[in-house]
Amino acid sequence: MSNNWPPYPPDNETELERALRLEEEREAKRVSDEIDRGLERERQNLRKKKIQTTILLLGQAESGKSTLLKNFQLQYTPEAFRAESDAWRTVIQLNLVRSVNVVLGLLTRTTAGAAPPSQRLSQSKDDLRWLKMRLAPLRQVELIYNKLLGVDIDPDFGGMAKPDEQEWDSGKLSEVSLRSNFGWQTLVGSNKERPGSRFWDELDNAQRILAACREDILAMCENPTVQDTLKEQGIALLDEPGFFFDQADRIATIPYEPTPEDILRARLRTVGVEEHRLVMESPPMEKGREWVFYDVGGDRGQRATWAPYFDDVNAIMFLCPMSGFDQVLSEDRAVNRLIDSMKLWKIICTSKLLENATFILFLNKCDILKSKLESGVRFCDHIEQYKSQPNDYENVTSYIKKIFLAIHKDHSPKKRKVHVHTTCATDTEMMSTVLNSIRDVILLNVLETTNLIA
Ligand SMILES: Nc1nc2c(ncn2[C@@H]2O[C@H](COP(=O)(O)OP(=O)(O)OP(=O)(O)O)[C@@H](O)[C@H]2O)c(=O)[nH]1
Ligand SMILES: [Mg+2]
Repeated sequence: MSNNWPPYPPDNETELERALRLEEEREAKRVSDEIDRGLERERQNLRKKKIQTTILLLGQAESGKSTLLKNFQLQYTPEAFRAESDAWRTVIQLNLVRSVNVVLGLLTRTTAGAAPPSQRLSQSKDDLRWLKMRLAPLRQVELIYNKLLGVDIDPDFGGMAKPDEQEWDSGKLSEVSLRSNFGWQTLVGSNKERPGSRFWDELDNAQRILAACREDILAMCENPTVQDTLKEQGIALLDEPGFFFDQADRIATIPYEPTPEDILRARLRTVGVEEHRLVMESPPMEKGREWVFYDVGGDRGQRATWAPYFDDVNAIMFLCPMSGFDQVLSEDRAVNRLIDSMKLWKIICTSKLLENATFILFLNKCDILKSKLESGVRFCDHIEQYKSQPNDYENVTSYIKKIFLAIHKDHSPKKRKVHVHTTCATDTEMMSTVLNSIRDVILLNVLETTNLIA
C-alpha cells in the first residue's frame, strides 16, 4: 500500500470516476486542514497559558505574603508600584493614626488605678494628660479615614470604629490593620486628578488635622510614661506591623510622600483571594510577559478559600514568620504561631494538586527573630522540642529549616526539590537578590513544562 496522498490516478479512469475522486480529495484536504488549524489554535493556547507565570502566595496571617508581592512589584513593575503610592499614603497615615489611638487607649487603662508615680513620672503624666486632650481629634480622623477607605468594621477584630475602647495586649496588636477591600482605585493616582468632591474635601481635612497634631504625636512617642508602659507590656513597637512612630515626623505632614520602605512596612490585611496581574517592565528579556499572583488572606477563617487556586499554578511561595515562635494566633489564642505555620506547610506539601509546582519556602521575619533572641527571649520556652540547644540566631534558624525540610520530604506526593530562603521582606536589597534567583528557578520550570507540550 502506498503512503502517498493523494494517490496517483488509476490509468483507465473515466470522467465520472475522476470527478468523484477529485471531490473526495478536496473533502479529505478540507478535513485535514481543519484539524491542523485546531491543533495550532490549541498549541497557541497552551503556549499562551504557559508563558503566563502563575504564583500562589501562601502562609498564615501577617507572614509577609503581601509584602513579598510588593517587593516583586517594586523590582519588576516599578511604574505600576509608583502609581499606587498615593493610595499607600492614606493607608500609612491611617496605620499611624490607629497606632496613636491604640496607645492612648492602652495608657488610659494601664495608668488608671496604678501605684503613685515617681517624681520623674509625675511630670510626664501631667504632660501626657495634656497631650491626650490635644490628640483627641485623631479619633475623629481615624473615623474619617475608615469611612473614606471603606474599612470593614469587624467586631471580632477589636471594634475598629471605637479606638478608645480597644483591648490592647500582645496577641491583639495585629488588629492595628486595615482590610484591603476598599476603593483602592479611587486613591491610585489621586494627586494628579482630584475632581472637587466631598470625598477629597474630607480626606484633605483629615490630613490637615493629622499634620496639626504632628508635634504632639512626636511628644507622645518620646514621653517617658508612654515608653515605660510599652516596655512593661513587652511591646517593641519596631517589631509590630503598621507602627510608624519612628517615622511620625515625616508621615504626619501634608506633603508626605511614602518611600518604598514605608510602603513595605504598611499593614493592610488581605481579605479573600486577590488576583494581581503584573506586566513585567524589566529585565528586558522579560518585558511584557505577564506574571499572575494570587495573594490570599492568611487567617484561619480564610483558608478554605485557597483550594480552588491550587489548580494550574507554576509555583507556590510559602511564608513562615520565624519570629512567631513566642506568639499565638489572634484567631485562636491556644495555638502557637510557629506550630500553626508548620501544620499549614504540611497540608500544602501533601496536596496532590500542587505536586508539579515549584516550591519556594521563605523563612521570613529573620530580623525580628534575631532581635528577639538577642534580647533574651528563649526559643525553648515556647518550642519544647528544642530543649537545651543554643539560643542563637544561627542554631534556631537551622532548626526551623530542618523541620520544614523534613515535613516536605515526608509528606510530598512525589520527590521534589524545595528552594528555601531566609528573608526579611521589608529589606529591599536582600529581597532583590532573592527574587532574582527565584525568578530564574520559576522560569526554568515554566520553560520545561512548555517544551514538554510543544
Ligand atoms: N520587620 C519585618 N516586618 C515584616 C517582614 N515581613 C513582613 N513584615 C511586616 O509584617 C506586616 C504583615 O505583612 P503582610 O505582608 O501584610 O502579611 P500577609 O501575610 O499578607 O497577611 P494577611 O494579608 O493578613 O494574610 C506588614 O506590616 C509588613 O511590613 C519582615 O521580614 N520583617
Ligand atoms: Mg496580605
